[in-house]
Amino acid sequence: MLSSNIQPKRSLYISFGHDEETRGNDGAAQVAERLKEKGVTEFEFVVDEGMTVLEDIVDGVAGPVASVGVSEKGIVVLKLSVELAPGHSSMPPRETAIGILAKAVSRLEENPHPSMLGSGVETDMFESLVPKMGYLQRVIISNMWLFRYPLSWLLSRKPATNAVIRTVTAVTFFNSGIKFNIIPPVAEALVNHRIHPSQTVQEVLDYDRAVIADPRVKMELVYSMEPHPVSGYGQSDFGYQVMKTSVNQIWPNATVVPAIMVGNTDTVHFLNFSGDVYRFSPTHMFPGDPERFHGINERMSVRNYGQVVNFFYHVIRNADQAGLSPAHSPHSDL
Ligand SMILES: CCCCCCCC/C=C\CCCCCCCC(=O)N[C@@H](Cc1ccccc1)C(=O)O
Repeated sequence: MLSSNIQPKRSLYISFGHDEETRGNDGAAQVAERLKEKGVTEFEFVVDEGMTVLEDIVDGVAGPVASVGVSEKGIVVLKLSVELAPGHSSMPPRETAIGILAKAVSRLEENPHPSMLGSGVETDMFESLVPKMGYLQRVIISNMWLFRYPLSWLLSRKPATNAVIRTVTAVTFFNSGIKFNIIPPVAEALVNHRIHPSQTVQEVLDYDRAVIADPRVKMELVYSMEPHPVSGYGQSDFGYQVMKTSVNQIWPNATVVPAIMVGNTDTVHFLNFSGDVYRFSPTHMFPGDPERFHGINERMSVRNYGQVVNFFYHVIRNADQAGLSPAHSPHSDL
């Protein structure tokens, strides 16, 4: 843009946080504070990392699907602990702290939180995909009132689609034991829930308490955040239309759909600046890619890297308009 002497007419703020993976308190939170100090209180819309361009990941859907996060799941990090008197392993009690905690954790895994399909953004997401679906999928999605339960069952079978329809449960820590012949005095586990926008932190805690149903298991809330409000995703929502137009300038055959961001982002620090917050990473993902997040061989193709740069260029150009109909021309200056 510099070399083409393009100067945006509207103000554009670019924020680079360095600690998103640890909640952004020293990065995005400080940027938000600094903006307030400078008197910046409102943005037309905010864009951050988020959901991606998915291909062959949603069963029965042809072509790329650009899922734009218009809401974000909440989070609960829960510490479960059991304390029992230690002793000699030659005279063990009937249950140890490890056994009691293992049963609690296993109950949580065996009793997932209920499917929320039919109650929010995810329903609009699936309905927006209907034109790209085969006949059977069309019939099912168009009659959600009838097929809600079998569809939930089907979507629950894949971690990526399961994450969209319910509050999920991941046990991420389990610590106990001192020595091979000592009955452990304490066992601790961390449970990480991502809360569907139709639920609250309190509902998740109540559900867990009822499922564990064991007063020997202590529950402590380590960290929580409520799910984020839903941003506009209609024909007259400028930010969403900018995202949609920009996606289609890079992927002309992509279907752009509203989605729930299943992980968390720095947007929590910018929610007070705008009602329209979009979480989208223009990463083109294929089967096997969602599992690589925080996993093995997380990667992106060189071609896709270029598309990412081009996408943000288009977002900047398309957003630099007074109102709707944001597609700048010519189609691609890069
Ligand atoms: C039909 C739709 C299928 C859906 C497929 C899903 C495809 C996956 C696309 C995007 C998923 C993105 C998840 C990755 C999030 C990356 C950012 C991150 O890891 N953030 C941290 C933030 C955090 C939160 C709380 C404490 C510390 C850090 C996180 O979420 O853990």
